[in-house]
Amino acid sequence: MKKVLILGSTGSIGESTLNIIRQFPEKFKVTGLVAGKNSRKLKEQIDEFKPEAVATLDTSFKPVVKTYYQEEGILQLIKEIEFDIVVAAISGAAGIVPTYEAAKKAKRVALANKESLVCAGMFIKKVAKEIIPVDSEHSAVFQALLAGKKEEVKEIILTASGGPFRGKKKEDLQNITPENALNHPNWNMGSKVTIDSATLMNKGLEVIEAMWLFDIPVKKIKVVIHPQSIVHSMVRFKDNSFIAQMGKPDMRIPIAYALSYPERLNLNEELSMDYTQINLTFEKPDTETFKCLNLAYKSIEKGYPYPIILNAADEIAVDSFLKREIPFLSIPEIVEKTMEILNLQPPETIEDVIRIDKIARETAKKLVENHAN
Ligand SMILES: NC(=O)C1=CN([C@@H]2O[C@H](COP(=O)(O)OP(=O)(O)OC[C@H]3O[C@@H](n4cnc5c(N)ncnc54)[C@H](OP(=O)(O)O)[C@@H]3O)[C@@H](O)[C@H]2O)C=CC1
Ligand SMILES: CC(=O)[C@@H](O)[C@H](O)COP(=O)(O)O
Ligand SMILES: [Mn+2]
Repeated sequence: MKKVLILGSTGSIGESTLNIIRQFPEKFKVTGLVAGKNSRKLKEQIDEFKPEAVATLDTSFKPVVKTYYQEEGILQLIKEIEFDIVVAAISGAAGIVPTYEAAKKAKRVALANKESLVCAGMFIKKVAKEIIPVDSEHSAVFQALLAGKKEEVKEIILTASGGPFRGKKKEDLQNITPENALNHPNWNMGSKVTIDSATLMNKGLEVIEAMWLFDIPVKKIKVVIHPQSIVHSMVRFKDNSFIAQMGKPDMRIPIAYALSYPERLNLNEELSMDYTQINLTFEKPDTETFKCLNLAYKSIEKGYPYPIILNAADEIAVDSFLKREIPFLSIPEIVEKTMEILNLQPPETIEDVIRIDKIARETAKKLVENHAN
């Protein structure tokens, strides 16, 4: 029986994780849940999964089990409860420190929060005993890599759906609303990652995430648009064999694998696909229209702390777009300008990461304000 702590239990990944755990009560026991502000959902989860303790950002939440409050409470809970696996699924940079602290204690980090590696890969990799990716592309690469040796890898090819605006040009994107951009063609996800899919920033962050997870230079990490999201990514080995992983676009499959690896769980047939009905297509990304992908490559070229700055500026820009303060096409502009303005030293500690993230947010916010006025 594995004890599981879920950071971000009330989100899309959190709920899919609980869906898997619900099916395998003999294998997994939830010992801790961490939520943001969705207290109604947290209460339902406590009633069903009966964790030892929970943490929440909602200070008005009435405790029904041991309850910790706010950011310090999340870290306190991580220190005090027992767990073997942490599912790191808080969205955004808010997940970095909880993931880092939980990684020190866990036997396994099932990692969804890509920002943790993008911003603090050098620190998290030092403390984590084992990181198994949850992100669908990285789960695919992880599985494909089992088919060869690391020295035999020629390239990693991450697939991207292309988002809701695939095939559109800049002139078509002038009046995009948050509702348009939140309409992902294949996946049901939280709003931040969904907007990032529409700008291709999600794939940019995933390139950096892959660099840390698989210890491979970014120049060997490529991106291809695959609108069906059936091939979740592939690895090309030196004999030019491409090993890919396929599956229905449903996060329960990579989540189950991250929880149970090296075993596979017996999941319902509903998660299979009728492969006679599938056509797989691949095309080049349009990096002229969708500038965020190259900004992510550029951040790695410039070196740390630029990936931290990229991520922080993107969080501010996406949030501002969702609040209708800036247009869709200003997201890459804000990110690019923030990267141009700031000249900071690489982080030496996790505290430095948080400090750099904060400075980049302040800079990006000023750019948004100037933009709005
Ligand atoms: N959804 C997906 O299919 C995929 C997601 N990912 C990654 O996984 C992570 C989570 O994504 P997703 O589940 O879609 O996001 P959601 O927005 O659906 O959920 C985010 C979760 O984090 C909680 N949360 C947000 N801010 C804080 C905070 N400051 N402190 C504590 N908890 C907080 C939310 O709580 P509440 O709702 O209670 O406020 C919620 O439980 C992201 O990093 C994303 O990039 C990666 C691959 C696929
Ligand atoms: C499900 C998952 O892993 C997401 O990160 C997904 O990749 C988003 O889709 P895009 O390919 O459109 O970015
Ligand atoms: Mn992904």
